Amino acid sequence: MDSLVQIRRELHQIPELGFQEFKTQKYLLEKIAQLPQQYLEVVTWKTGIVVKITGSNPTKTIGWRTDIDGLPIIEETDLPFASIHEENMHACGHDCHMTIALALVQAFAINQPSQNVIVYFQPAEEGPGGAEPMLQWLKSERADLIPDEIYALHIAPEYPVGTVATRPGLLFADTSELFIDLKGLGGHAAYPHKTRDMTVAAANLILQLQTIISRNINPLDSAVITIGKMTSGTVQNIIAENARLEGTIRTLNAEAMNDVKRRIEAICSGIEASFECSISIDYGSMYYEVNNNERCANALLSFAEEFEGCNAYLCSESMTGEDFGYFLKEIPGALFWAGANCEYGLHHAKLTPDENLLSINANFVEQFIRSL
Ligand SMILES: CC(=O)N[C@@H](CCC[C@H](N)C(=O)O)C(=O)O
Repeated sequence: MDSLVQIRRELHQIPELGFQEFKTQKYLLEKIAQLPQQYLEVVTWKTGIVVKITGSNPTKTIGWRTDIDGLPIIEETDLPFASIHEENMHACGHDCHMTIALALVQAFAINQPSQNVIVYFQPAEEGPGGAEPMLQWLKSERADLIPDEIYALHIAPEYPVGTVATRPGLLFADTSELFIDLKGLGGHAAYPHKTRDMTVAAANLILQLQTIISRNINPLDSAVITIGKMTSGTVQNIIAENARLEGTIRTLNAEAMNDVKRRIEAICSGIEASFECSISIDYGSMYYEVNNNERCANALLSFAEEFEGCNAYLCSESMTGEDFGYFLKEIPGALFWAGANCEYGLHHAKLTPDENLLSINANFVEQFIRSL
């Protein structure tokens, strides 16, 4: 196969949104087809791929999962290998994740592992969520492809390359998407009294939603409500009949999630009354928290402590979401943050992970899996 840097750059150029990863799947299948096939079984599911590598003397099956989708972000890196899909970008590092997963398939295809290894190329992590339906499919059609333990990584721009940061127990938040549609009465910009202006209603709603975090959630607990997108109206001199807010809710437990949703609904009812409009709420897709198995997370940390070029770091939990949580709900395992040493954070149009992370993490994960 080509060098990891080249693979990452080629994948970086073709980011696709969840369940539309057709070119990505084709690219990955072509790379896998170039490898020795003796120990491999390759299965596709929607735009995802599952590769089983049969071990030489297996007592268990180890899973490794990568996500494969990109984000609807217009890239601003000016890199020569920037996205050729103008509307999309690998701004969450899934190009790096896939490259490392391919490197693992290559390493195990050439040098057979003793345990069985299954590598999952999972679609739609950013949305609407591929892990849960992929697991449902595995359970109903291919239970033999469910591992005994499973691991994954996510790049972390804020840590130096070589950092392996994780923790036993809760690592990432419960998430719920949030879509709110407001309907009022449009009309002439000069006659506001004859209309129900949804731009003003939506602006008020956004401000009130933030009071849920500051006034309703216990200050010793954590929650986030982010409205990432707001649309309203049609043109500058027409009062907006419709507005739409698109966002996400993050909490560290299901009870707080229910509390936040209850308050969102109450505040929306208040906005309906005060702005004489109607509001509908859609919670979109929800992700179960990422809860690391204690033994598996500690095994990763201990292995990293001894591994040349890696630094183990016991990190705190964060409000990020990850549908890998659905795998961990059913199968013992752990996810770690892999340092990517980058000025810009995840979901930023200028994200440029340090490519040295590719070989270090591919090597670390390969040796870690061989040690199990
Ligand atoms: C690692 C990461 O950035 N994951 C996403 C997951 C998004 C889930 C869903 N679409 C939502 O927005 O709630 C994240 O934004 O944390």
